[in-house]
Amino acid sequence: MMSEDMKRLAAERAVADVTSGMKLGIGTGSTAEHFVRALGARVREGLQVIGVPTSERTRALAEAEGIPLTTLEETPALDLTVDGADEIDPALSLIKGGGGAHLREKIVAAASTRMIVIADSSKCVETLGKFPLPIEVVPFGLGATRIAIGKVFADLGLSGDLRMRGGAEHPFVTDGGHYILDAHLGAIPDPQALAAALVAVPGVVEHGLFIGLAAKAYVAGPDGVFEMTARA
Ligand SMILES: O=C[C@H](O)[C@H](O)[C@H](O)COP(=O)(O)O
Repeated sequence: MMSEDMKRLAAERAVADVTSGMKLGIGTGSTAEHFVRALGARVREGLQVIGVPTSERTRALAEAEGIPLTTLEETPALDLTVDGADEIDPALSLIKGGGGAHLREKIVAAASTRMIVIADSSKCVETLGKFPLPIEVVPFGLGATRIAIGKVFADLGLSGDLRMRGGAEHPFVTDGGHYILDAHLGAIPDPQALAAALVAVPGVVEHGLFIGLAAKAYVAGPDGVFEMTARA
């Protein structure tokens, strides 16, 4: 089975959990796009939902699919967020933000009673960190912020480099107008400690570690979709 088919299967499984009247957080990325398309088909069949998109990209696709949208100002509490991930560990801690959307994704997931992750099995890892950890930073003070983040890594015994996404000449700019530094750490043995230390750095807006947010994951492998719940 092709990876794209697996992503679609996981997304369709999550759509089956959506019931009429739900307020949804709608994720970003290639897997979440399958979810948006499958949800759009159900909406056209009469399913009544309202959604908050986690990126401008998702907003455009959801609008094209005819999914009614709202904002967290109008609808601050959501029932369910469905989103992809770049890495998933056995505790259902995640790395997200490979597409640069993790700030809005985290706000939306935190405003939801439940988060379901959808992914193909290549995203499952024992230890997070092979995928570069996205750290969203404000453009002001970038040099100082980089040094402060480097100190966090050193304090936690982590090594690896911090690369400006898009390069210094053409930096990637997020929906929030910020930059992204990708931390190539190889392994993150204590995601909780790193998460706490990173949010304490002035200039860091949000990082891509999602801890304690996901309730379950639908992961599609060559033999079909399996359900993962957090292993403590
Ligand atoms: O910023 C992007 C998001 O966190 C995505 O959910 C994540 O990168 C996974 O994307 P994909 O489903 O395309 O692998």
